[in-house]
Amino acid sequence: MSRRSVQGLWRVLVEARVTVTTLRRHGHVYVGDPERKAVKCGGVGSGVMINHWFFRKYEPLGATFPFLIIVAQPPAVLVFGGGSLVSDLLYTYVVFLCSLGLSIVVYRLSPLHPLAQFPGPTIGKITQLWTLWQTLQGYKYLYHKSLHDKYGPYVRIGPNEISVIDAPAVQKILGGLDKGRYYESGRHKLTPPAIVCLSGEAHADRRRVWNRAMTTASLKEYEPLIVKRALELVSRLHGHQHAPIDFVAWIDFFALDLMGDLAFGGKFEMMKDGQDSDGLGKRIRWFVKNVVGQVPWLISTLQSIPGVDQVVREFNSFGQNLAKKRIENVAMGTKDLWYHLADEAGLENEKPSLENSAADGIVALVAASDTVASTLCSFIWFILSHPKCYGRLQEELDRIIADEDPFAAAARQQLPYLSACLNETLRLHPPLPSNGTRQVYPTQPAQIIAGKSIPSGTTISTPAYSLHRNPDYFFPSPDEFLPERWESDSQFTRHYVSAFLPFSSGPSNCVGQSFAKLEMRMVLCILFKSFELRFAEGFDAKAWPSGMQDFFVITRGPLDLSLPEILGTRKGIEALAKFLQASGAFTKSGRPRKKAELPVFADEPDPQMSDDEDDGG
Ligand code: HEM
Repeated sequence: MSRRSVQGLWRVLVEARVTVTTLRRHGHVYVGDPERKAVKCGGVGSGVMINHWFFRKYEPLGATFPFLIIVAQPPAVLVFGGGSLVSDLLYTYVVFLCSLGLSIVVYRLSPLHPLAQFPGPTIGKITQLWTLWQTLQGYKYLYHKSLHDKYGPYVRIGPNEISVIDAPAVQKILGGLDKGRYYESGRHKLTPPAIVCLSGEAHADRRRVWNRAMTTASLKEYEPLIVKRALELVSRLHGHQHAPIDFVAWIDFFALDLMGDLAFGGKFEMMKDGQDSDGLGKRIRWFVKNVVGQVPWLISTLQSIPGVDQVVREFNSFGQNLAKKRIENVAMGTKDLWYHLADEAGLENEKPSLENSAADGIVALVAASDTVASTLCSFIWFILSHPKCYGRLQEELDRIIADEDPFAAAARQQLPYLSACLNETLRLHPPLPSNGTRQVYPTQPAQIIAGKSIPSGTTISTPAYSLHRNPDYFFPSPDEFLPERWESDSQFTRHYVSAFLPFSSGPSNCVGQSFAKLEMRMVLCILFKSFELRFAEGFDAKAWPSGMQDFFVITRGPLDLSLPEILGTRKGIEALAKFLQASGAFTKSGRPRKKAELPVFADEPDPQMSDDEDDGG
């Protein structure tokens, strides 16, 4: 509400008070002390009851109107009840707010609350601000795991929010309910919504476009870009061979460079620069953090404060500028991700606007960079922490990818142990450990899910981190890295694949999962075929996971590695560098992109013929 409206409201109250006082003076209204008290008590009491009725159960859609209503009531009571405006105002506020707060707390803890059947911590039942606090700390995923360990598969984590890790119920929730209000929060009301903010039919329309971008044929078109960037990564790491490197930083550069190529025609050159010069990674992380999403009713109010929404606006116009450059610089019909998001093939009845496609391009940057980077870093950490697994993985890669192009092999060959290690990594370190929420709308009837009634107005979390470590589904040793549990002849007592949901499930699951798996396999194959990886000397590997923080997507601390050995032949690496020079991989943005082609290692000599003499013994 604007300043003028607040001033208007205040004037009405003052005028009303003057009128009541004048009438009293002329004997039209007689309000003696007892009556005055009665009017005030009655006003406060009925105000509390009315407000209680309104606020006890559901969160409001926005905070501004309820806030003003609450703020305006005590002065209104004083106007009609009499009393000194200044001396009584504070007192009336205290009585009014405390009574209202108390009545709501009592109701939320009482058996009358629709979620009373679900156990949970008292503070969580009382206020959503507790979840906000946990989110700000970055360890919400660990807190929720501890709650599930204590209370079981259904926990009430907020006044109107439950967390569920009962696999059949989770499948139904993700398969049948719409996205929770959390997702609305990343969007500014003046900008077009990206796919993540949409539900229902609008979501299905957008999802159709994304699905086209992720077919097997589309992924094949993206392979040359993955190859180009993965080779660049290897070449840059090769350049840093004599000093420890922060693998997290380099993988972040790789993932963002690649998504820049795919979504906006190659706009970032972080690997080339060896740094995130524009601070894009930081901005993305800030954007994704979105802790306000925990209290969605605050969002519209916050967005109406000038300057607060600046980051969201800036990010949107940043996306639109990238989109314009992509259109100017890249030939129409180049089948990258933008080609599909902008529906350049003209398959939709209504072509998406540039703003819409740009919003989805930004989502691609956000959704595809930290998730993939986080998984790759965790993979390397797990493998280096388990030397036996490293041995088995290297043996599989050397056996299956003996003379072949490692990228083609990664894309097409069965690599069962690599897949098992990747699954085990995603099980123990899912990049979205708390996952997005779902909701039963206040206007919907209660939903019966796995025999439990989930009342209207409930938000539901299905945290992958807790689900994946639930001993009912993964046993024995649910907290240990044991890739063997994914092998076909596994002897593990419990192994329920339906409880493995790193990419979520249902109509809003991860649309990019096939691409993510392809990209990760290709990068891992070339890394393990090129280097012997080790933790850098002095690096505290055991402490590394404790630096993982849950800001929707996991963030990680540095992962210092050294690359003591190049496993490929020296001539092979030189050939690779030559290929990179020629391929245009190091061109800075702005230059026309060359037609991407799968590289061939044709000029790599047979290692047995020439390697020894070249290495100089
Ligand atoms: C290891 C990598 C990845 C993981 C673990 C992951 C995980 C997820 C999860 C859990 C969701 C759903 C959240 C929910 O249910 O509320 C999701 C949604 C999404 N992901 Fe991914 N993701 C990954 C990589 C990617 C990549 C590479 C892309 C794009 C190229 C992508 C694009 C998307 C999009 C667009 C959505 C929203 C889908 C919708 O609303 O319909 N993701 N992702």
